[in-house]
Amino acid sequence: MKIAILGSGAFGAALAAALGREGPVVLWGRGQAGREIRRLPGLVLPGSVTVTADLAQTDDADLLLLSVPMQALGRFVADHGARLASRPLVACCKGVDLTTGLGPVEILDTLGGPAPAVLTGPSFAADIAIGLPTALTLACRDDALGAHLQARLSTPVLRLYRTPDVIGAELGGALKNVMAIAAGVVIGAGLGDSARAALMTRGYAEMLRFALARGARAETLAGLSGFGDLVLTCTSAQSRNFSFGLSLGRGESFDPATTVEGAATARAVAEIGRTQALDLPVSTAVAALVDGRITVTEAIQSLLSRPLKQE
Ligand SMILES: NC(=O)C1=CN([C@@H]2O[C@H](COP(=O)(O)OP(=O)(O)OC[C@H]3O[C@@H](n4cnc5c(N)ncnc54)[C@H](OP(=O)(O)O)[C@@H]3O)[C@@H](O)[C@H]2O)C=CC1
Ligand SMILES: O=C(CO)COP(=O)(O)O
Repeated sequence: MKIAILGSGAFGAALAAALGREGPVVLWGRGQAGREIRRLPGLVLPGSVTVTADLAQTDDADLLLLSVPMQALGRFVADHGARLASRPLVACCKGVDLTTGLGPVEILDTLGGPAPAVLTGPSFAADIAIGLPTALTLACRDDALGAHLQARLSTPVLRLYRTPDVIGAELGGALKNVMAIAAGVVIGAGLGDSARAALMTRGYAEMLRFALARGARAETLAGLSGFGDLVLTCTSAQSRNFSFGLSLGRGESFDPATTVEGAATARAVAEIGRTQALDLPVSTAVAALVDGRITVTEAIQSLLSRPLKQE
């Protein structure tokens, strides 16, 4: 019984560290040389974790976790689908695919294997890696498989809650990154903590509006994958999405090699909102800002000048 984790970035490696304390894990990464994890420097993986750049070494695993970034998932699945298809798959990425508008589970669904699951919620890789207590959402349409995965992936310090609401869990994780960018802009531009609280609250209303329109359950958004992760990423400079927003708000540059899932997701969500006539002011402003179509001042003005309305 071996778990394979595909993608040796910060999150994949952190999960390998956590799950490797419980049993054998193989961690695959493209171009991964040795056991040093470039995106999580200094991480010492347990001896039970095999680290490899050879995908064939994951063939004897009975469970696969995919932790490549969202915008890379479609291509990865297209290239390696035949190898993945027959085994249970758990998506560990957060976002909406820019080309197709699909979430990670919908992309994995195209393989036609067992019902894919998504693992999402408030958890910085660095915290999971050193064994700090963390609670996450495991969403799977097939509740029997979901219960099996929940038990398999929980550890004494990594506590998984289960839901069949895949779309709600996916969208909570995807949309909170967009709001984290916006919260970073608010703080970076010096608008203060009160403005951030307003942004988070109205951002949550927007997440709910979008997710309900796509068939999600409100209570899922109120859980770890939505509200929980919104709080974490809008209030911590450990978040790359929040830090990216901080840089935008301060007019500073940001390392383009850093994974900032909310940027592409804002574009994808704004486009879906435009075609489906959904009111998504924060996502639309973030998309325009990251594309350089508006300035920070214009983005702030676009939100403050909206007509007054009922809460
Ligand atoms: N970091 C965190 O705290 C958390 C992250 N997540 C989610 O996990 C997902 C992965 O993020 P994270 O691990 O942090 O990202 P990182 O930037 O740390 O690492 C991304 C990894 O994916 C690899 N990769 C990129 N493109 C491809 C590809 N086409 N094929 C194969 N591998 C590829 C990169 O390889 P290379 O270095 O060669 O580019 C790198 O190893 C994201 O969706 C993120 O939202 C979820 C919870 C917490
Ligand atoms: O998703 C995360 C925490 O739950 C990580 O957030 P960032 O991708 O913004 O670093």
